[in-house]
Amino acid sequence: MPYASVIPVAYSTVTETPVITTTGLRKVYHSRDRESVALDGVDLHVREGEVFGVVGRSGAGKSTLIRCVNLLERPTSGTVEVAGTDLTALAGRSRRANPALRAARSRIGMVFQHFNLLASRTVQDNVELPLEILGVSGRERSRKARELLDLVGLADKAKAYPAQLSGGQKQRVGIARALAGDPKVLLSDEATSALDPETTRSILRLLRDLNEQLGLTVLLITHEMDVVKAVCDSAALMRAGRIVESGTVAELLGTPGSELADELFPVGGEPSRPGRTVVDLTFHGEVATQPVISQLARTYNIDISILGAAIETVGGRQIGRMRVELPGAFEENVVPIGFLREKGLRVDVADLATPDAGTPDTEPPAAEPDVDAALVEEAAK
Ligand SMILES: Nc1ncnc2c1ncn2[C@@H]1O[C@H](COP(=O)(O)OP(=O)(O)OP(=O)(O)O)[C@@H](O)[C@H]1O
Repeated sequence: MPYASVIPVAYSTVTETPVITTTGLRKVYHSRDRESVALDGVDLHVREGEVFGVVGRSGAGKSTLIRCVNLLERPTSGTVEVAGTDLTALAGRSRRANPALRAARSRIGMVFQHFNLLASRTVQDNVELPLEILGVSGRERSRKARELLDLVGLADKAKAYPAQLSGGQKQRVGIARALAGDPKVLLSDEATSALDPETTRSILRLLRDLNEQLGLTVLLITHEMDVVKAVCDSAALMRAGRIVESGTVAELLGTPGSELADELFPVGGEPSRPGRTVVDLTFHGEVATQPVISQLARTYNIDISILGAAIETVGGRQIGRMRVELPGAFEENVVPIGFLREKGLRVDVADLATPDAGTPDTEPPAAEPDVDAALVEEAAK
């Protein structure tokens, strides 16, 4: 079951204030005989109060990016600003973190895929660790750690050791520890990748609750689209060290040709026979409640077949995708497609291989004709 369908959505207030900004971020790793460009000019903008997901294939640069945001990795060039502080300027040239950088970092929590708990310390002592490093007194550390364990639902495990906990419980301890410095920002590096689906759901729900209750901005990296669907307000797609798409989920869904939108809401269905036009429709907001397809059928007196459809809830709003088949070739459907676009739907003409259509596999697909130009021509007739 996808995570999105069971996580109640009540979203926190996202403001336009930038909380994480990277500009021209580059990271080049040098090994003996070769160099590897992990980040190749990343401009990332995360707004206050949002949950922002970065997705991409293995090796795309996601981990490097998130580790550069708190300067666990020093970028080769470019800047990182978090909550109004330029961390790259604070870092200077030294490889060791100076007190100013350490203080700024304490306001950035980090959660790891494999929890990174100290096996020899109790749960409470693990949560206290960052406070010890900050020089907080024993009594205050203990009070704060118990408060945080309560917040993540583990008050009764304070005296347990990590080995006595389940994976989900370990991650809750990791999250409590990440919150010890009262961060404004939480970075999550594949926090749910080592967990089963049910535990993943409970950890995602916890992250969402913390985002709402504490106004925490969350930057997470994941390879699972269901995670983005379940908790993210915005997302970016990385490829070969670059961000190739970025925006709010609603913006992405409204962007023709968006790869992220297609991966978030895949909709399938094969054409019934060659010589027909297959289009993918995305509708959200008010248009989702209007009978656009029946209006189209009546207005142009055409039969429309629905090949596939999916409705999901994102950010508390209904988003629908539908694959429909129109009779005739694309050129005959320019006006109906324009009608759908005028109604506020995102329309992507599906580029499907139709084996019987006589198109050799090697031939590049025909480009979609310029619909707007065709409509102008139609109007001028
Ligand atoms: N310490 C390192 N030394 C050399 N190359 C590195 C180092 N860390 C990462 N790289 C390289 O940088 C590129 C980006 O790696 P990164 O781990 O950031 O990708 P990723 O998207 O997080 O992948 P995954 O999902 O597999 O963790 C890869 O080509 C990787 O081999």
